[in-house]
Amino acid sequence: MSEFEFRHGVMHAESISVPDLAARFGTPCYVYSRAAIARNWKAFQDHLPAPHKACYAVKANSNLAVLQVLAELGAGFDVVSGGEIARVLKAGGRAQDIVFSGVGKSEHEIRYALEHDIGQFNVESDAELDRISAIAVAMDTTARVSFRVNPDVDAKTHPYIATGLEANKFGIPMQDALDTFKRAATLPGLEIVGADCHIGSQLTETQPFLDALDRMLALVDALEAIGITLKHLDMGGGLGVTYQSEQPPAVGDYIQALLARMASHPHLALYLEPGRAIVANAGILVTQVEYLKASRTKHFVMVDAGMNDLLRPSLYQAFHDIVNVCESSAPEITGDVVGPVCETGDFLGQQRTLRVAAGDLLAVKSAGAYGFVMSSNYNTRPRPPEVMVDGNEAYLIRARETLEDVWRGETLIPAQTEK
Ligand SMILES: Cc1ncc(COP(=O)(O)O)c(C=O)c1O
Ligand SMILES: N[C@@H](CCCC[NH3+])C(=O)O
Repeated sequence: MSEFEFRHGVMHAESISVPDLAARFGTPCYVYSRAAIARNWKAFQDHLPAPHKACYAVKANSNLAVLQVLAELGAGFDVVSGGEIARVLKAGGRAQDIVFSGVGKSEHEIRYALEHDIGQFNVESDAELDRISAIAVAMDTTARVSFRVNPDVDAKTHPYIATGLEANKFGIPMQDALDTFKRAATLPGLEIVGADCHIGSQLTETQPFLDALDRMLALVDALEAIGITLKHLDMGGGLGVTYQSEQPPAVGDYIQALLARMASHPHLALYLEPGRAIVANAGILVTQVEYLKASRTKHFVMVDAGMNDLLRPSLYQAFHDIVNVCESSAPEITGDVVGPVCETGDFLGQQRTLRVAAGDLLAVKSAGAYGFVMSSNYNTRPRPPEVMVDGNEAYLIRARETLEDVWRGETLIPAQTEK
């Protein structure tokens, strides 16, 4: 089922036609479906009854209204900065339901997290552990900690988004994990509550998750043998979605496979940190065709969205399906869909076959995850608005930036002539 469907030859977002949204909010524009976010979330929630828990990975899409929708559904949150903690709290999420991941937590961020008594820190190094312990003692409080262990498992995904190999910067090497836990048990200001890992993003097979889980369960057993009992095991995020022809496992099958493996450890709760699986297919980027252009060897469809708006195609050669939002009788062409940014790598799609004319509206699909959050002002392009559709209502949940927004904080220096 999709909330972005063609009816009478026109693409709709839930009950509203995409051309109507473009007329109201302009292009380029991100459009999200509340129903799709909720449905994707419930798929996780339904298979993770308490004490198991899903924590939405805020980095995938951190718009306040998106977080609000999830907070209202009782979500937990996985954050990677003090800024993301602040967003979750502002959107109505509960501090106790926050897990704080990330390799470079600053003193300021740790203090802020402790002031709000967040659920737990996912600690990524011995040095970070010492820092958290010292700050907790100074604040006369206790930090609940889990250790992110690097299980050295090949996630079989794009190298830029694989995180669970020894060569990656993330987590504590598996062979050092026992010593780190032992040391943590001797430090003041800490309560050890769990262990975690995250092996990569956009995984389309269950097996790497199971391989990682087996290694983590072996660690849990080794810890129990020395008297350290964990309450939960956080297996991170990473479940992939269909952008083109990928066939990731269904959410229920993936979770059941993990829980079946954990049946031997009934006291252990499973935590997951899905990001992409919640929001990717719940969003599109709407863009208008400015010009058609052809060289002797190639067609170009020049649109008003660029790599500054959606970086994934340029950065990872990621595929996003692109469709004309209205059925068109224009001649079919095969060419690259490119943006206005002065970079050869500024494309949204390559060698796409479309019926398209100047002025048409296109939808770049599956753009709800790692879309707006990775946008920038490169080429002094104001970032696009974000819109949430809910049935037949559409809410502007982030206004299009103005030029004043783009250069806020910049100042001129005294003119040469005034010196
Ligand atoms: C620690 C951690 N948790 C969760 C996620 C979310 O991953 P995904 O969006 O692939 O579910 C990430 C990003 O890869 C991450 O680094
Ligand atoms: N930004 C990446 C995912 C990174 C996940 C962060 N650990 C993407 O668009 O696919």
